[in-house]
Amino acid sequence: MNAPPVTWLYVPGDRPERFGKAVASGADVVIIDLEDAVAPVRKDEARRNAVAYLRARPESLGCQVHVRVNDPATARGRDDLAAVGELADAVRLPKVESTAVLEAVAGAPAYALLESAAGIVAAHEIAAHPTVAGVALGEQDLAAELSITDEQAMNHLRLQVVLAAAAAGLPPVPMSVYPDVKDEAGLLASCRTGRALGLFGRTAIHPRQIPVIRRAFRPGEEETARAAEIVAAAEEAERAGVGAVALPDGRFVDAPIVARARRTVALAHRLADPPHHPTDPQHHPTT
Ligand SMILES: CC(C)(COP(=O)(O)OP(=O)(O)OC[C@H]1O[C@@H](n2cnc3c(N)ncnc32)[C@H](O)[C@@H]1OP(=O)(O)O)[C@@H](O)C(=O)NCCC(=O)NCCSC(=O)C[C@H](O)C(=O)O
Ligand SMILES: [Mg+2]
Repeated sequence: MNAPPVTWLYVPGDRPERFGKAVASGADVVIIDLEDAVAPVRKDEARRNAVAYLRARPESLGCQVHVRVNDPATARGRDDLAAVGELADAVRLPKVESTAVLEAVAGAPAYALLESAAGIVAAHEIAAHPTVAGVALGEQDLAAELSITDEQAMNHLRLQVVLAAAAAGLPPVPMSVYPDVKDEAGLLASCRTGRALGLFGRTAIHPRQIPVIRRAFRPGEEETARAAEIVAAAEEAERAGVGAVALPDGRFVDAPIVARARRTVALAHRLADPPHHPTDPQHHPTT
């Protein structure tokens, strides 16, 4: 399996001069938004921008490009899907509340956004649908609908989606956006909370959030050293043909702990370097 993305960056579909900047941010996935970031009067133009960008993008862009379409239960959403479904690396479906809306989705892999009480309640069913390649929360919509003002309350909803994704064999769930683009400390703390809940990676709305998210999800030095120790002990035991693994301090570790340690070491290596900044021919810094 390919390593799951750590950083996802939204860019409004009606700001095509920002698409190249989004790619150059080093995000693993750039999401061109046709939904809530775009005013109704600019939605046709945003769709045209997305199509033009996707048609002209080079093969070696260095990141995936997804498109968040409008609600696929509406004519606009269906037209979005028809326009970008075959061009984007994946589509994101907003406000999914049941599997009914998924039946009509074909083409690119689909990520379902669970952003309402109904969506959270149906999370297991939605995550298990064959069309769905991943699920994520839309915490701004959820907080508005449920009048949630407290992160601990949101954590209950986050855990339900983490469970639904894992039970359906989907990739780990990335965190929803952190709306205050200037609050780096708050973003970092919130990412660490999410990481402890089993969420992995985060969706950003501004390029400056990308390095903060990478830092938050990078295993710490002590954690990495401990994981490397477990991996080394497991490899030593394998060479010696011994099943049980004991660490130098006498603690035994079993297969899931070794597997997790391997993931930690791989992630520490992956996030050690600064993000890749591809040169996008459609990026015109002066525009
Ligand atoms: C949040 C913003 C509106 C802020 O815009 P602005 O004030 O213009 O930003 P800056 O002046 O700080 O910009 C500095 C430079 O960075 C570039 N920039 C900014 N944002 C982006 C971006 N998203 N992608 C690419 N490049 C970006 C600017 O062009 C400046 O560049 P330069 O001129 O060269 O210095 C804005 O950041 C923004 O629009 N963000 C995305 C908003 C969005 O897409 N929202 C939808 C997703 S949110 C969501 O999904 C919620 C969910 O549904 C839920 O319910 O939870
Ligand atoms: Mg939303």
